[in-house]
Amino acid sequence: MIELDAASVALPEDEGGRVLLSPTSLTLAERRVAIIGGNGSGKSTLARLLNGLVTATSGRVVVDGLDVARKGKEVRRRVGFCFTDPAAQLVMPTCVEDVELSLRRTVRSASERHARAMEVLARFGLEGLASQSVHTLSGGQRQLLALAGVLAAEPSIVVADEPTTLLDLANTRLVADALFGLSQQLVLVTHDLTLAAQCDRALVVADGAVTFDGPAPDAVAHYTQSVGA
Ligand SMILES: Nc1ncnc2c1ncn2[C@@H]1O[C@H](COP(=O)(O)OP(=O)(O)OP(=O)(O)O)[C@@H](O)[C@H]1O
Repeated sequence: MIELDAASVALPEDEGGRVLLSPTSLTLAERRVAIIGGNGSGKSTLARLLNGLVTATSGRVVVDGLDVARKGKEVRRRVGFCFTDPAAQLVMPTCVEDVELSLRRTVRSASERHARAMEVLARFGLEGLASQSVHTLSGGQRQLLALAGVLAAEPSIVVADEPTTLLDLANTRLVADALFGLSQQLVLVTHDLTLAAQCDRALVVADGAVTFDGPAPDAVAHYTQSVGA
């Protein structure tokens, strides 16, 4: 459960003070929530607020009852964040080592870490690639591996910021199926309106504000009309 209470984001005064997200209040309890809108509208800013990658300038963000500003560490443990470019999170030489890295805080024993990492890789059909270099993976495999790393830490919420933007159709389907198959709550920032329409709820962001909030097909229609498409 995610709650925003008049949460806003603005640049510091010495950087111009521009408002990136106007005060926003909402409660997200649906299993799959999409965030859609034009380039530079504020979608990532809103998504990054949810795990403290961006700090609210005013108001509050509360995740599973935890105030993000005060309990950042605990919140980040609960909210897994998947970046558009998996290169931002894949840092180890091989696939299995990368997933093991995500487990380093929670699982002490190296052999148990390895076993758990292999289990997570198997969930995504990546077990055959365990000892392969992350640099030799396809874009879709890399995105799946990044997601596997996020899920290894057993978050209760997954925030994915344009996870299919760099992918072709087949890999988009692969990653979308993995995301939509999650048991956790999913917050999906996307330009893929077909994916967005499959969510339980969608927010449209424009000029740093949520301009529509409702059933995903209605949000997609609202956004499409607003850009005159
Ligand atoms: N740290 C920052 N410093 C200055 N400007 C920023 C910062 N972070 C975001 N912005 C600006 O805030 C606006 C919203 O950015 P944001 O990344 O949230 O947009 P977005 O909707 O996710 O865009 P896109 O679809 O292009 O990824 C943009 O104009 C961006 O340049």
